[in-house]
Amino acid sequence: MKIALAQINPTIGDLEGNVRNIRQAHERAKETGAEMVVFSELVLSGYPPKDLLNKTDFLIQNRRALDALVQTLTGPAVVLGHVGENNGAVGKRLTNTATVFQNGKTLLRTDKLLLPDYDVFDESRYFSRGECVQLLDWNGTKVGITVCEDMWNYAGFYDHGPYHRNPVQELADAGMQALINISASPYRTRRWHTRRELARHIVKETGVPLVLVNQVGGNDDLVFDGHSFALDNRGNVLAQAKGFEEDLVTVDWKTGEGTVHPAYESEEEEMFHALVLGVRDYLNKCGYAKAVIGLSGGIDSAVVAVLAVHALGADNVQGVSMPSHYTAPVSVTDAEQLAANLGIAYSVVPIRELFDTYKNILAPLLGEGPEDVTEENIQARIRGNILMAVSNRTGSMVLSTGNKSEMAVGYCTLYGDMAGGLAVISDVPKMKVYQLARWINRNREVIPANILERPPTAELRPNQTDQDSLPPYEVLDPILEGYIEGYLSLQELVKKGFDAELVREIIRKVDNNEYKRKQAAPGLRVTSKAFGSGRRLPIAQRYRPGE
Ligand SMILES: Nc1ncnc2c1ncn2[C@@H]1O[C@H](COP(=O)(O)OP(=O)(O)OC[C@H]2O[C@@H]([n+]3cccc(C(=O)O)c3)[C@H](O)[C@@H]2O)[C@@H](O)[C@H]1O
Ligand SMILES: Nc1ncnc2c1ncn2[C@@H]1O[C@H](COP(=O)(O)OP(=O)(O)OP(=O)(O)O)[C@@H](O)[C@H]1O
Ligand SMILES: NC(=O)CC[C@H](N)C(=O)O
Repeated sequence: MKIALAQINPTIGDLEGNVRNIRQAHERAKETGAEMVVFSELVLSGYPPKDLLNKTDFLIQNRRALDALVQTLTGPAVVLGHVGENNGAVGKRLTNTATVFQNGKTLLRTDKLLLPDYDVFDESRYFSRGECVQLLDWNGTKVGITVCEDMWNYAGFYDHGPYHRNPVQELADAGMQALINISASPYRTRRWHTRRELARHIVKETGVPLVLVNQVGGNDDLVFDGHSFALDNRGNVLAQAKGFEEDLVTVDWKTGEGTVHPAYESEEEEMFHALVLGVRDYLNKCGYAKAVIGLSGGIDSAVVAVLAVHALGADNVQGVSMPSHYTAPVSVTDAEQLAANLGIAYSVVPIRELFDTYKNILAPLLGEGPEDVTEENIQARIRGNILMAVSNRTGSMVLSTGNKSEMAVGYCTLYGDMAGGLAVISDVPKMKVYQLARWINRNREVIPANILERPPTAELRPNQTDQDSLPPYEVLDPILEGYIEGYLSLQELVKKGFDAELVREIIRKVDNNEYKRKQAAPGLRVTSKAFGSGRRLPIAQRYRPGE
């Protein structure tokens, strides 16, 4: 049978737009001669709809949209992910459901059994669990229909478990001959590979072919990478949809024919496309077409500018250099060169006078004494203010540029360089920012070489470098990764060879700066543990690691 894998980009809550998109994909699938079209998890509402699910009107619209699709789509059968309602029968009213329908008839409805609640997921806040697995009888072939996490508890291959149930095994025991999984599985580095390896393991163990359709697109902090695929019953890839864009590919399980797009080769390339999609969808889905960025002549703002240009087009990105007394002339010329290389609008707005005025006006309030972090932050806040003025007047969104290493230790100014609508690289550690920059420059020097070579500096006081306050990023980043992504303790980090005093100091900084991150713009998740919805720590707390 010929199946179309419809990898579309829904917008959360845009039921009308999503229905239109589903119709168009169904039409295209029909033209390919597909007998069945598979869409991703909760494609009708977009994933994750969060507390929209608490709104009665949203649920009514959702029900109407589903009914309209079931009644009007003709031709190939449809496997569709949507919010289901269980008429108040058990527990919560709602379910995370896959419905199979064709020409006005519902052929099967199955509810997700395993509801993820870890990291960025919150599903049992809204949904009740499905009770049993279900097989679709498709012209004599028994097809198991599962929703995302339902397949992530197979033979110890889980993300977070083990759970009380193993839906894929239960389907296999019931005589499954093929497996379909509809997913909303967010991106993190190499995630598409893990997903495919898990699926490969399943088909090899069960001996049945598999189709997995994943959502694509950015929704707030999450980027869904797509990379939908089909495997034969030996684990060979028969179809592979593109990463980070909408796609429709077909597979014929009988003949083995299918479309295979290659995946990206390097982690940098993959992360680049994830961030570009995240920026584009965050802005566009929020109704913005344009972005404005403070260009310091440093690496972070340079990489963010490149990402913005790829996401929105050079005409829609504006760079502003805002030199102060401490800004080296080369910072301004590097920023100008970057803007020229990217073909973006560029202005210079010196902040020296403003800074002096601030200091004069504040003198009676702040008193005598040497300049300290107060003056450093005033400069960052003047810049934030200027960028927000541009945003208000031109309708562009300010992109903030802090990387994960800085956000971790609080090396950033509240309402200053943290101002902005989207923190584009706040889940990218500084060393990875360099790797991204080198990848960007692989064929052509887009980011001036000088920006890559200069030691990182905030230029908020004379001759300042990041390393006055922080250990070298080569040392800092692995400690942060161990602490944040690996949840390693002080002792475990010391056992890995890091200096105990240094680790203690870094842990203290990370823990003490939770308040800053809670006030930061949402950031795009690209690692296994980002700051934001998947990492929830109290702010006013006194827990400290034991010795
Ligand atoms: N628990 C809590 N809950 C809520 N608010 C809390 C708080 N604890 C302190 N605060 C507030 O936060 C303030 C301190 O934070 P903040 O004003 O941001 O300032 P702060 O963290 O003291 O200083 C910022 C540091 O970041 C460096 N920086 C700035 C800008 C860019 C870069 C770069 O390289 O990219 C580096 C800068 O050189 C300076 O060393 C306190 O004065 C207080 O008002
Ligand atoms: N002179 C400046 N002109 C314009 N924007 C600036 C300037 N200095 C700082 N910024 C803005 O504030 C952000 C923080 O910059 P800062 O130079 O303090 O540290 P950084 O984290 O090393 O960033 P970068 O690598 O971009 O310099 C910059 O990315 C930029 O958006
Ligand atoms: N939507 C889901 O069930 C996602 C959970 C899944 N383990 C993933 O991240 O791929």
